[in-house]
Amino acid sequence: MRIGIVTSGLGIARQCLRKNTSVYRTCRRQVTGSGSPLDLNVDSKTGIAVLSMNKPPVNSLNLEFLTELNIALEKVENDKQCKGLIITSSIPKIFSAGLDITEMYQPDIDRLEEFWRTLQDMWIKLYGMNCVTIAAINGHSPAGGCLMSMSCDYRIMAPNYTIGLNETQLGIVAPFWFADVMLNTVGFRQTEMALQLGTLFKTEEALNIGLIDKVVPQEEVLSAAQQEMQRWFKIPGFARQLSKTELRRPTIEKLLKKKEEDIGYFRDYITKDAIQKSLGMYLESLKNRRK
Ligand SMILES: CCCCCCCCCC/C=C\CC(=O)SCCNC(=O)CCNC(=O)[C@H](O)C(C)(C)COP(=O)(O)OP(=O)(O)OC[C@H]1O[C@@H](n2cnc3c(N)ncnc32)[C@H](O)[C@@H]1OP(=O)(O)O
Repeated sequence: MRIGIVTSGLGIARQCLRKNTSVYRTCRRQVTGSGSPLDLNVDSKTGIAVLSMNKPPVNSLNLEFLTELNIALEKVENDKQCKGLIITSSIPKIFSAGLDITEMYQPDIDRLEEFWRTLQDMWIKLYGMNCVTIAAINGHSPAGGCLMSMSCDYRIMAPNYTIGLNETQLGIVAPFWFADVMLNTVGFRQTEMALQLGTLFKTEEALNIGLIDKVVPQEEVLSAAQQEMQRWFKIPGFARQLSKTELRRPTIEKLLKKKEEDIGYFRDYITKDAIQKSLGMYLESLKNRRK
C-alpha cells in the first residue's frame, strides 16, 4: 500500500500521510519522479529501501542512468531511516545488461570520460554503502550488472539466468577494480578463469562458486531479500558497518588513488581501432540475434 507523496526530480518526499490505524503506519515514499528509470521506495517502518531499475529494454548503464543511480544511492545513504537497500529490476528477465555499449562505440571523448567517471563514482558509493545492501537478481546480470550485484553485501538470484564478467567475449578487458571485486567475492582461481574466459555463469553455477549466495524462485526474489535483511539488521549496526569498511576500504582506496589515471586508460583503450571494431561487431551481433 503506498501512502507516500510522489515527488519529481531530485526532491525527496518531505511528508508522509498517515492514517490513524496501525496498518497505515508504514510510510512508503517513492522518492524518484514519475518517468524516471529508477523507482526508489523507502519503507520507513522496516527501514528498507527498494531501488528498482526500470530502463527498457535491458537496464543498460548509460551516463544518464548512472547519474540517476548515483543520486538514488546518495538519497538512501543520507536517509537516516534507511538501514538497508535492495537493488532489483522492474524489467522482466533482465537485472541489468551492464554498461551501455553505445556509450563506448564511436564515442564523443568528453562524454566518454564523464561516463567512466560517473561509473567509478557509482561503484565507489555502492561498494562503500554503510547500510546493508542486497541484490535481488531477478534476471540476467552480465558485466556491469554483475559488478553492481557483487558490490552488494548479499546476492539472491532466480533460476535460469546468467551472471558474470563477460568482457573478454566482447574483445575488451574488465578494469582492475571490476577484477578486484570479483577476487574479493570468489577468490583468485575462480576470478582468473572467469575473467580470461569471460564466463557467464548460470544461476546454479554462480551459487556453486560463491558468486551469489542464494537461489529462490523468480516470484520470491524480492520477499527473500526482505527476509534476509532481517538477519543483517539483528547485528549491531556500528560493528557490522566497521567490519565492512575495514574489508572493503583497501579496494576502494586503490581506485580513489588512480581515478584520473583509470579514466585515461579507459579512454585510450576504448578508442583503439581494434577495440572499436570488436565493439561494433558485438553490437551488430546483439542486434542480429533476433533475426
Ligand atoms: C589496459 C586496460 C584498460 C581497461 C579499460 C577498460 C575497458 C572497458 C571495460 C568495460 C567494462 C564493462 C563492460 C560492460 O558492462 S559491457 C556490456 C556487456 N553486456 C553484455 O554483453 C550483455 C549484452 N546483452 C545481452 O546479452 C542480452 O541483451 C540480454 C541482456 C541477455 C537480454 O537479452 P534479450 O533477448 O532480452 O534482449 P536483446 O534483444 O538482446 O536486447 C534488446 C536490445 O537491447 C540492446 N542491448 C542489449 N544489451 C545492451 C548493452 N549492454 N548496451 C547497449 N545495448 C544493449 C540490444 O542490442 C537490443 O537492441 P535493439 O532492440 O536490437 O535495438
